[in-house]
Amino acid sequence: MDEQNQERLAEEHRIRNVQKEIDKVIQKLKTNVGEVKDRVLELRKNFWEDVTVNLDEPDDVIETQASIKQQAELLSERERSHGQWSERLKTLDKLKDNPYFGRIDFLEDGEKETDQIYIGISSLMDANEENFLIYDWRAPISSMYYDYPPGRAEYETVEGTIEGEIKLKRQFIIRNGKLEGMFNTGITIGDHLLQSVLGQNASETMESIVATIQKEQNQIIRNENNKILIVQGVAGSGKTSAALQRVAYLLYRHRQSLTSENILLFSPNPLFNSYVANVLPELGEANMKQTTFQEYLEKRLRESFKIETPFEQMERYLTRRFDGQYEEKMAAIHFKSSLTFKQLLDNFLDALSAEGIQFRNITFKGRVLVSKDEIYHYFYSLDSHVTIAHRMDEVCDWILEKLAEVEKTERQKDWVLSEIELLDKEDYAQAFQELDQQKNFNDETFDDYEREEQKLRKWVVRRRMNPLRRKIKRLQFVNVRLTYLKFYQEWSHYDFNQENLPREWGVISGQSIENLSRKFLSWEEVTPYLYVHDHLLGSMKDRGIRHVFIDEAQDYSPFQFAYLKDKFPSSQMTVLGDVNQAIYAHALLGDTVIDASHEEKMEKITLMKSYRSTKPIVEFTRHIVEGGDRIQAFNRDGKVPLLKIVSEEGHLSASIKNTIQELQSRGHETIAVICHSMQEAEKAYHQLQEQLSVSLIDEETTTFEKGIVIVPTYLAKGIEFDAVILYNASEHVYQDELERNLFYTACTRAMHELVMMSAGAPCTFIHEVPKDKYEVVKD
Ligand SMILES: Nc1ncnc2c1ncn2[C@@H]1O[C@H](COP(=O)(O)OP(=O)(O)OP(=O)(O)O)[C@@H](O)[C@H]1O
Repeated sequence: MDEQNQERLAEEHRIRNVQKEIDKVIQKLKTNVGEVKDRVLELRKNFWEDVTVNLDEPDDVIETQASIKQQAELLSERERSHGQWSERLKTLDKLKDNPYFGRIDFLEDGEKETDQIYIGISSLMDANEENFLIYDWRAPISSMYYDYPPGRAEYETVEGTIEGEIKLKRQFIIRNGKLEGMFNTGITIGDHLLQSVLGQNASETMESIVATIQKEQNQIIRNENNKILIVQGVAGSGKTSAALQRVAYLLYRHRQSLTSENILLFSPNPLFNSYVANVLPELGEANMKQTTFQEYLEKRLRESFKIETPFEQMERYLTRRFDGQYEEKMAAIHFKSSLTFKQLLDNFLDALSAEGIQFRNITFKGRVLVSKDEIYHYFYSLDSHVTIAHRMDEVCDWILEKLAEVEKTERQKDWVLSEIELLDKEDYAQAFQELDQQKNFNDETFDDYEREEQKLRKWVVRRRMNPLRRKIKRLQFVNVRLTYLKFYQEWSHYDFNQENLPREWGVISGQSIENLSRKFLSWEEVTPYLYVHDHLLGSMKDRGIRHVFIDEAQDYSPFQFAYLKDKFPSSQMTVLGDVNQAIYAHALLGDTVIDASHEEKMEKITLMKSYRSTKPIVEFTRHIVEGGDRIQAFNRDGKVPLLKIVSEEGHLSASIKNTIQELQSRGHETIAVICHSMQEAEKAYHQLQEQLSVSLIDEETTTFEKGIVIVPTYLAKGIEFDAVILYNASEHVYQDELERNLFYTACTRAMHELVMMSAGAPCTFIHEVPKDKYEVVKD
């Protein structure tokens, strides 16, 4: 038997041994889980039996409370153990199927023996708890697997740097517990394995890349020291994948202090949310919190405003529906996204500190209790060095005091008696119960009747005033909308504010006034409005979130990013994006977050290698964007992109149908017909649905399945398909520079094949690509 075969047998033998060990641990855990489960059920059933309930005396009440608390803590501790062990069982099941994917043999300097380090999704120790049979991929020592080829290597530990030599680096493919392949690898982690992973069909959900993380991606995953980490990565370079692995890494490294509840991911659209939902559970971790920026903002304003969504804005831009005011609208979007505008609002807020905030009257039963003028004067009588938000709190207390006075006089009014007479049985019962608790009611006293009436009066007035009190506590006496309107109506028109305003300010402010007056917020207005809102009322900072991840960050304006930094002051940020995929209107003229520079502790990592698409696709797409010559392709072969030209639009659908059938015959399962806008997508859907089974992805779509989907580019962001058909890449559809990015984003969704349809002459972006990088057919 040759050496290679012997090695293989030895590895197979080890796998079987490790599986036996896993079985033992599973057995032990199952017994524990069973016992704890029984105990939990028992505790729940007998909860009250084990609690001493005695409410006779105040001391007894306290004792009872303590007893309940103790019992509840015991129960929740058992439930927690049960939960953790069940999770561990799931991970062990996965380990049994695929115990590890890599091995390094490491000889530490000064040591005599080489250690064999086997790396998998989770650690496992032998029965004596002495040696690691498997190291978690996130353990410090495992980092060498991703960072070094055989030869000198080092890794960081809390005690310092450990140096030594990697004698061997090996990769395994183990499926269903069987060793299917093993290779000793050199510089990068198995081109071989990566080839096979990337060559597979697209799946409906993203998968973990733990076995094939590349060195430059590992830098992102394990980056710990910076407040802000910015990743500029070309399409398909693994930004999202690295971000999710990073979440898993952080959860592991800081497991004593960090949970998935402390991590928040901003995703580009609802579909993306579900697309990435499997990665962390696959790695045995709970999913972080996820939201879209739109959802995050909308939540706070939904009740007061109708809000334009970013997709609506995008759609209006793409279909040129800006009511004949294209230039002005673009200027408005651009300006309101900028830090210059934020500075203007800061100046405006400074001015508001001295005068100008708008208030609302406090009314009760149609009568003004505290007028807006009174509030105004009280507010501006307070120390102007105190922040606006703090002064608002003082005003709130002052109004509540006034309300307490009013409440007393109100009790004697006739309406109260009428209302008492109308109280139903439940109200009475509730009132008496509350009165009783206050111990102000006594069977022996002869003036009970009078007392009863007084108490009921008090109760009725309080009940009627409670909603008002709640509104006051929520600072609703501040009229944020009217205050904000003042910015457009007056403040920005004063001479000294004119300097930084765009030429089109007259139209822009007019439009803003109209929108605000009808309680409508355009997308570019939402963040500035909330910014002012928060500064007037006190921003509710989210200190529970310790890591914020922003994917597709090029779509955030500098103002939006500044807003997020302000909201999450205790948080580190991982900001991932690609300037070439910036498709929102504000990016056309200005910087995106990705290329903006920041003063804070920040690191920027650039990824230039694209893993998603075949080499011929990358060699085509990189010619579309500026600086594309630096984009590297992973060496995976495939067909060159195809440009199919039909003579007129009416012929598109028949040609697309044939193309889809050809693609399917070549084994592609997930095929996307990517459209310029939703309007075009609806048209395409209408044409194709009669001939094929297709589904349309819109703003509301949260999941997709294998098959043919029709989707506008902006909803396909971050997602990939076996094959992509561009619905119409004609010069009439893709024209300006932002559409260049749209076009690039659409083409780079393709993993294995790209077909561009064009009704008539194709867009200039295709002409810019050398002719040998694609094939042309006339249909
Ligand atoms: N190290 C890796 N091992 C295996 N697959 C990888 C690796 N890096 C990236 N990929 C694969 O490449 C594809 C693209 O990755 P991902 O979506 O994370 O890229 P991205 O940079 O976020 O792309 P985009 O900006 O275009 O949306 C995915 O299928 C991912 O699984």
